[in-house]
Amino acid sequence: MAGAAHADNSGFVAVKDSHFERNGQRYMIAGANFWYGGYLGAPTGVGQRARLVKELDRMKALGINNVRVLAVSEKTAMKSAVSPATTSAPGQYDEQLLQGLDFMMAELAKRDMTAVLYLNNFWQWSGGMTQYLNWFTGSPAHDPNVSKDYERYMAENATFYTNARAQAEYRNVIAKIVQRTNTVTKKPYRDDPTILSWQLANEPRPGNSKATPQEKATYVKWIAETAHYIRSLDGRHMVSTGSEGLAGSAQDAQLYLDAHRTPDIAYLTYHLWPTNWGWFDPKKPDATWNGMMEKASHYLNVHVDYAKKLGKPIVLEEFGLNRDGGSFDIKASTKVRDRFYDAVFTTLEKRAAAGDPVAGWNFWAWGGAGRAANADYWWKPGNDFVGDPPQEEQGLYSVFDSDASSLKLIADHDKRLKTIGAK
Ligand SMILES: O=C1NC[C@H](CO)[C@@H](O)[C@@H]1O
Repeated sequence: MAGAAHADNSGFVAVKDSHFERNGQRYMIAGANFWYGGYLGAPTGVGQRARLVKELDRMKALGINNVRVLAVSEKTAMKSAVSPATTSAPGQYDEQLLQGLDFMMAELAKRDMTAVLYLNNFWQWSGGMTQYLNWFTGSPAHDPNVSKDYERYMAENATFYTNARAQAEYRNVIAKIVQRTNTVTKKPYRDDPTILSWQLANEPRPGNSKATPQEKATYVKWIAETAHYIRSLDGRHMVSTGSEGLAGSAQDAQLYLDAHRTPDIAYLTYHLWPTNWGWFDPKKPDATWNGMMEKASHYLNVHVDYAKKLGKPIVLEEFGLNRDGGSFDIKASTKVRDRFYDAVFTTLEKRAAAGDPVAGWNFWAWGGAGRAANADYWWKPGNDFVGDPPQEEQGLYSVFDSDASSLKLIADHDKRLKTIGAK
């Protein structure tokens, strides 16, 4: 069975009775999104190894035991995307950046932390599927920050799943990463329990909000076949989708369930974005809080119910809210965000305490010592990396090392979650 439990002392995380288990103990994720962790680990160029070590020490001290990291990026002309990229062109890979991933994995292992590594991106901020389509169809890489047409962007991106040449290159990249030997530890990735799961992509969607039955069927097939391919290369690690849940499934519960039914997908993932989804207005917090929390509470709970239905664990692997007033300024307070985080953590703790298949959370996202460099808060090559990728203002959702109230909340709930998991 994919994701089946390992020998007690392997250190691998696996599924047992709809929960995670590691070395014979229940394993709960109290994690952070740290998309740029591999970039900081690079030996040259964008690498900032001293910062990476400091960030991991800070996270470890808070009890954070898992990071969710971008493992693969694609070189693109889009302004909203990070540069450089691990794939500079089909078949050409940046060994310096891949050594950055190696270094990060080695540092995580030293701290007994695990990583979820995503191998593609539905969004443009790392090149992603739109860049593959540019390479193999000649269509211009589509930056929705420029076109403002997300519906067209998502429908176009979904053609990635049926483009044979794009899929071939994507699988080449998957094979390259999954079969890689860490240049720092000399350990094959396949044998490294520091990896919690391989993840198909960040937020893969079946198409846009009007995804057709054919697009939905294609999406389910792509997930099953790609997960099976990864498991054929590496039968020891779990595989996950990177799905946002209903918001990334055209609000179609049957589709979300079907996408996670295959035995090669070990657990369910979901994300929670009240401002992005129009549930919350950071400039009108009092007027929009109650409605938002009603929707968020339902979203949090209904996905745990879906996981129960499939008998698999579920991880809330992204959630976030703006700084007060929607400010990007690191000096802005985070009272509303702290209230939201507290409500999210508490909801998941309640379900976990009831024995439901809650396997943990990753907040979005660790900004740590990074700082926005420009008055307009947009990222430019050479600037610090923060929790917000280049397609968003640098400070939008990041949790910085100076956000003391947020960090304390994370540490407190980290302990509570693990106490529940230890029972
Ligand atoms: O995966 C993601 N989900 C939401 C984040 C914040 O908007 C975004 O930065 C990222 O693309």
